[in-house]
Amino acid sequence: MTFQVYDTTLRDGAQREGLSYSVVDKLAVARLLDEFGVGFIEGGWPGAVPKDTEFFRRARKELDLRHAVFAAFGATRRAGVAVDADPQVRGLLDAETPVVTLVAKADLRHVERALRTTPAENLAMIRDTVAHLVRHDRRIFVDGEHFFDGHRHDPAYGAAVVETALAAGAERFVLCDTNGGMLPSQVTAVITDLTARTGVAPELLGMHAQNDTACAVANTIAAVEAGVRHVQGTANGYGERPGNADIFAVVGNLQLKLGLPVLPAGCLEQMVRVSHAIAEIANIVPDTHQAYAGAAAFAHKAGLHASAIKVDPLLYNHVDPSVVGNDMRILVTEMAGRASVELKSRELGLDLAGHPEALSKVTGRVKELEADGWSFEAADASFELLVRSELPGGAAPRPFALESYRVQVEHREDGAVVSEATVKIRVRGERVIATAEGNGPINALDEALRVGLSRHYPELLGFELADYKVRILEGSHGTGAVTRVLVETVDGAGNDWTTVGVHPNVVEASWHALVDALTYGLARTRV
Ligand SMILES: CC(=O)SCCNC(=O)CCNC(=O)[C@H](O)C(C)(C)COP(=O)(O)OP(=O)(O)OC[C@H]1O[C@@H](n2cnc3c(N)ncnc32)[C@H](O)[C@@H]1OP(=O)(O)O
Ligand SMILES: CC(=O)C(=O)O
Repeated sequence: MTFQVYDTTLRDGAQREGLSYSVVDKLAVARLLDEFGVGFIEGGWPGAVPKDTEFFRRARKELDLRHAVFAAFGATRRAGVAVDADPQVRGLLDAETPVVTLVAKADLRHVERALRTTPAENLAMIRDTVAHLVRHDRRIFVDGEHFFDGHRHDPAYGAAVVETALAAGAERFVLCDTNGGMLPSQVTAVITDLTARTGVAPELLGMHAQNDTACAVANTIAAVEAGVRHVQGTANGYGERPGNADIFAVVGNLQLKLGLPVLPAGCLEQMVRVSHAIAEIANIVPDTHQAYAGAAAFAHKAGLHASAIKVDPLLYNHVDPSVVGNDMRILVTEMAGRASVELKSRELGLDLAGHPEALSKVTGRVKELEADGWSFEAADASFELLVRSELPGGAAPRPFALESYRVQVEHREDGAVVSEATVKIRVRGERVIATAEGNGPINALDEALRVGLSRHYPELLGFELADYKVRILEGSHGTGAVTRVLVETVDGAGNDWTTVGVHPNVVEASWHALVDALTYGLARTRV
């Protein structure tokens, strides 16, 4: 039986606090999910949420999906209402999707206390709604809400719900851990009991796991190991409360660990791109540490890791990162050894393999500087300048020599605050004095330095300070607090680079980072 990957980013994912997609956002997310190769995209609840109604109307006309089909989500008919008279069910048909997913109560306590109806009427609601939609040529999935909690309370009733839905024509019955409280062993036990009790083939079942015990992905995998062949999840695990099973981790595990080819060929490597693009649309900063898709998912800081990775990257990676579109990165910090420095330098295009002395010196220098508060992890450009300074003939030429700089901040009578900086430098044998104003002391210093250098280095005019981060590092062991500054610079050609400076004085720390930024930028434009 075909394995089904069912995405609910646009319905359950949108139930995440703080997230609100526009219709245009939803269309863009649907395109991305299709590129990732999921089989089903649940677009929302038409009739209940106006935006979702509009989404299905536009998606029909505007989207030409290559892999997925759309599913409209909604509830079974209301208690005591004829199915063809229920406007909510009418709304599901009006969405004109090939698939409809119905949420149905599978826990007797919910039937009695939330629906306030009888066990028999709930079964009739499921039977009538499934049969009605099947008569209208829809493929039906039934999401059995609170199935696992209900099974503990009254397993026979949950089993009757499953049998009723399948007998009425549902294609799959999806077991939902709605409160997200299950553990993998409990999921396995419930599925084993359900299939033994009913004789229902596990291939007819699906799994929908919320992440309240941080086990949603594990619970989904456990369900597949118990025979289930339909999995639900959301991009990056977005969803109500702590979220849903992250579809990227679920699919990564199914394909790469269980050997189930659940996506079309060529789709798995779209994972990182699709994950980050959806985060961008959702306006949520991507989780750096997300399994498989995070920027740090294959980043190695420990020196011992790097020394083994030098022999074979798979000694410290659970899979080849490129299979999900990710990259391995080596981080150089106080935890680096010579192997880390060698691999990181290689990443930057510098070969230290034949220079053991330089390698030891850079490694030692990184450790000393990091102990003083420097951090090279996010400042590749400063690290590269450090490596070059130790390579024979490799030091990046310093574009100027400093005589002095001065910065002043003036609070005027009218309330205006103006910063002004003057730099005195020597550039190619010429003494230059330049002054500039800025909206703050660092901005003024940056401007003054550029003014002073621009005649000799006109390419500087294309550089821009894109980001400036300051962190005060608490003093320890009797030393004072120091300031760490990270500066991100961009040029007109789409390149960006980050440099670092550290000093007890924030202006001096910034100066170091600015000088590295200009030195690095000029060196690369002149290569
Ligand atoms: C587990 C999940 O995440 S399921 C997805 C949940 N998603 C949403 O709720 C988002 C969209 N929801 C909505 O826009 C609204 O809640 C609507 C339009 C569906 C319903 O709104 P209202 O008619 O105002 O009802 P309200 O939300 O207060 O209560 C839900 C009603 O549905 C009934 N209901 C709940 N589950 C089901 C079900 N599976 N089948 C049939 N009826 C159901 C409830 O008993 C309640 O009925 P009542 O109005 O007779 O008390
Ligand atoms: C259907 C669903 O979203 C749930 O039971 O969690």
